[in-house]
Amino acid sequence: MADIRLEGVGHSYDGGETWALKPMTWTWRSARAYALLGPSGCGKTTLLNIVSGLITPTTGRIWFDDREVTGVPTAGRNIAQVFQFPVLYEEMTVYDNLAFPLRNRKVPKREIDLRVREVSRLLGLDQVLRRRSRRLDPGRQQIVSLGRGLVRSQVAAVLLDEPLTVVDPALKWTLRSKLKEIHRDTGHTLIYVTHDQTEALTFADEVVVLNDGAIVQAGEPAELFLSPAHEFVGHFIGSPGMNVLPAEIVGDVVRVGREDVGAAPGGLPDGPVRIGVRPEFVRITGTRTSPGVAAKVTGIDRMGAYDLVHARVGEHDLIAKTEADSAYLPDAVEFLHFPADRTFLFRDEVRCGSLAPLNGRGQG
Ligand SMILES: Nc1ncnc2c1ncn2[C@@H]1O[C@H](COP(=O)(O)OP(=O)(O)OP(=O)(O)O)[C@@H](O)[C@H]1O
Repeated sequence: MADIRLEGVGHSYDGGETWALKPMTWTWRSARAYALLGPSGCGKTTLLNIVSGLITPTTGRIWFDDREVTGVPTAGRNIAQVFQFPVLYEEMTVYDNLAFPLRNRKVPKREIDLRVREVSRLLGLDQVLRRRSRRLDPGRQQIVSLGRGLVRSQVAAVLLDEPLTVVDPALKWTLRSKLKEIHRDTGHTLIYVTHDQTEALTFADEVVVLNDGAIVQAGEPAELFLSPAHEFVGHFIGSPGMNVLPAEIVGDVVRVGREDVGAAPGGLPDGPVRIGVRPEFVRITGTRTSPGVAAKVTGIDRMGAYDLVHARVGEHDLIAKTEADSAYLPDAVEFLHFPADRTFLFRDEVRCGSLAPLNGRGQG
């Protein structure tokens, strides 16, 4: 295990015209479980392949602890990698497939047997250990691939690129918790690539959000949800994502249209900002009980456990998540209030502050 440090690492596939990965400095800390989360094409696989050595970055240097590995090929990096689809020796048994990475490194036979049986037990493969891999369905084959990635205890990191894509949805939950268990057990550094927020949030100690070739925020799942540092994180994490509403700082207040919705934090110059507030924290009332804006209800999704109330403020649509079977009706005019501690201000998509309470006028 090692800290994996990227120093100004960036990659362009077209000689510098565009950057699939913009130059970044970032450290993957030893023994942590990371999810690398982002939409299709944002550069996740490129970043992972740079760590594994499949791609040499156009610029920057890579260090495993104090050893520079920038020019070192995959074989010299002591990395285990699991891809989206099974990579197995189909004629070998499941046992031999799991044992292969260890035999290859001349691990003693007894230790191989212990490790193979441990991983097999955790991944539920005991019943098929003697079966040839090609006789398994693709989902089960992928679990064997996962086992091959996890079987070595001494690796710098285990890299997993959307490893559960071909696995049955019901099994995914089980496998994610197994992965957590294996991680606790081995203390591997795991980097798990996914575009699925549920997968990322349930698996990782730390989620690294990548957008358009750049890391926009990294943190624990709750931190990304409660305190998005970038509008993209607000949209991409949460379901539905964060509401965004154009507003303006005028002196010491934040205004939406003509309404004061809160106080401006100190130090921000006057001018346009965007308010970001999650549907979970927007409060709706029939009368104005604290600083807020009038909104017209445009629709209600009754989701069973909760309602999603859609409302329009001027030209902008917002969603509030309320209790189930709420009494809101389409076309009614309600008031939306934005709690000061859960409402953020953004400029150029980056968070620049939080809404502050308007003294004496209540808030949220
Ligand atoms: N071999 C390649 N040659 C040229 N461009 C590439 C190559 N591989 C990736 N790209 C481009 O680089 C950008 C990042 O791709 P990458 O595969 O790293 O993203 P990703 O986040 O892993 O996407 P996905 O989730 O769809 O796999 C994309 O615009 C992609 O089209």
